[in-house]
Amino acid sequence: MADWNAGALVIFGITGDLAAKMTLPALYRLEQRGELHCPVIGTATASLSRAEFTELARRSVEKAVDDFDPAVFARLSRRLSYLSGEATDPELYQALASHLTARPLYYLALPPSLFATVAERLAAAGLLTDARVALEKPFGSDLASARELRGRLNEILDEQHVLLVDHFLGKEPVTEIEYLRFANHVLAELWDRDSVTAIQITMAENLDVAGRGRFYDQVGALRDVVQNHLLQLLALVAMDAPVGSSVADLRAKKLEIFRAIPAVEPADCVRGQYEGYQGVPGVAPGSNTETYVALKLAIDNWRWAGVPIFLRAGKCLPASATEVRLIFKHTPRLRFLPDAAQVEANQLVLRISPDPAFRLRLSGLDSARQWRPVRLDTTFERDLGAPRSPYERLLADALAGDDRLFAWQDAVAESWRILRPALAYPRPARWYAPGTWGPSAADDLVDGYPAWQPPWLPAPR
Ligand SMILES: NC(=O)C1=CN([C@@H]2O[C@H](COP(=O)(O)OP(=O)(O)OC[C@H]3O[C@@H](n4cnc5c(N)ncnc54)[C@H](OP(=O)(O)O)[C@@H]3O)[C@@H](O)[C@H]2O)C=CC1
Ligand SMILES: O=C1O[C@H](COP(=O)(O)O)[C@@H](O)[C@H](O)[C@H]1O
Repeated sequence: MADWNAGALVIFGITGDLAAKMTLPALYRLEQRGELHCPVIGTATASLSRAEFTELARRSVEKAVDDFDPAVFARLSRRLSYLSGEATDPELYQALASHLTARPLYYLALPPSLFATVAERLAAAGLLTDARVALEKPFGSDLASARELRGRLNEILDEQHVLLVDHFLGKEPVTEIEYLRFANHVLAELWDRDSVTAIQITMAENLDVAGRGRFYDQVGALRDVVQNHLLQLLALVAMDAPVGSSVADLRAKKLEIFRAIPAVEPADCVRGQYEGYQGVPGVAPGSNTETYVALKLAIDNWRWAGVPIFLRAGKCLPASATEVRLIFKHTPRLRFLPDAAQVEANQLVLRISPDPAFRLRLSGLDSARQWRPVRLDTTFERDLGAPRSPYERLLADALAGDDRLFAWQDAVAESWRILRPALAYPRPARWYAPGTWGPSAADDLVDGYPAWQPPWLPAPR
């Protein structure tokens, strides 16, 4: 998608939670850096004057950034305008047409049930010429619904002009994976079944779902974060090197990984629900929705055959941390090594959040001739500079017509295929107490392999 720069940004759903917490603060940052160059038109159903909308935007930004600069916001506010209207109403699009210049980017921060209708209304109003449409997740709720949505969008839009937003793909340490892996011989040479015994990916959150009960109860952890964030992350961790620098080259390698992952059997998917979840407003009585999930996956290709991949994600866990952990094989236990059975396997940890960081865990012999862990740690910020927020990065890329960091339809379809049996035939969710690492059945899943490792957390400041 080279040679395309948005002439206007239209945000559907500008009064919503995502816009307040992520989109407007990201626009503020782009304005601050001098990287925002087009008008921004927000829409939602609420009837707001321009002044009321500007005030709403100012409050959102002030809340989200800790160095609010009124001069930067004044510049941003001169770009902002607001149109109220029901997204299904053709009149909204007629009003929009009179505000638009060339090459619009439409950003749909709307309930997903509206995605196809909004795109169809834009098409009917003749507003999709040389346009791009960015959609927030979720893209479908299973394989069939994702196919249906894809079919409707393909009727009116070139698939290359649809950007599927997965904010994990905009996280700096996630974008860094392909460079770290393939620009460093030491890592490149260790990254396969000859060296790795298991991979663990953990996305732990200590928050509950209060305030989002109605949304979350229809979704659950598999759809909320595994189908998108964690499988996208896994593809970057496991793929072979792209053969060129184009988006197509990258996607080809990621797609090979998705295609090599067999659908996950319900027996390899442990579901949990934290005690107290059913009391959250909006949660259905007797709900079987999982607030925790642990999965065992395989990648049937030459690089990874025989290496189990464990993913887990959950709410109300003891800490918030997302990490990728490679656990390596033991070296031969030669006789010159004292007490060699006590030497722990090496581990490599890439912490995605909080405070992106990298750890190599080795073993060394201390002065009392006891084996001790030796941890080689660094943070991304220390060595690579302060990261941008994912939404800042993704919005800037979308405005510049760069689709490298977006998900795409074939990958989405594959990820729904991988999860299909686990979603279609869910085992009962098992209770776990808030503040614990999920149901004990998750430990059975790793039986015979290295146990789940507690995530590496930043040292308290
Ligand atoms: N919130 C988050 O952290 C995240 C959200 N997402 C996704 O982003 C999208 C938006 O989520 P979120 O902001 O939380 O949702 P909210 O419910 O907070 O906001 C929805 C927005 O859409 C507008 N809207 C709803 N229905 C209509 C309609 N019929 N016509 C016109 N406007 C409408 C609302 O405006 P009004 O109230 O005026 O009708 C509001 O501005 C969803 O797809 C969600 O899955 C993805 C990742 C994280
Ligand atoms: O998409 C989502 O992600 C958040 C976690 O994102 P993070 O960037 O804070 O790690 C999760 O809490 C939410 O349930 C989910 O919808």
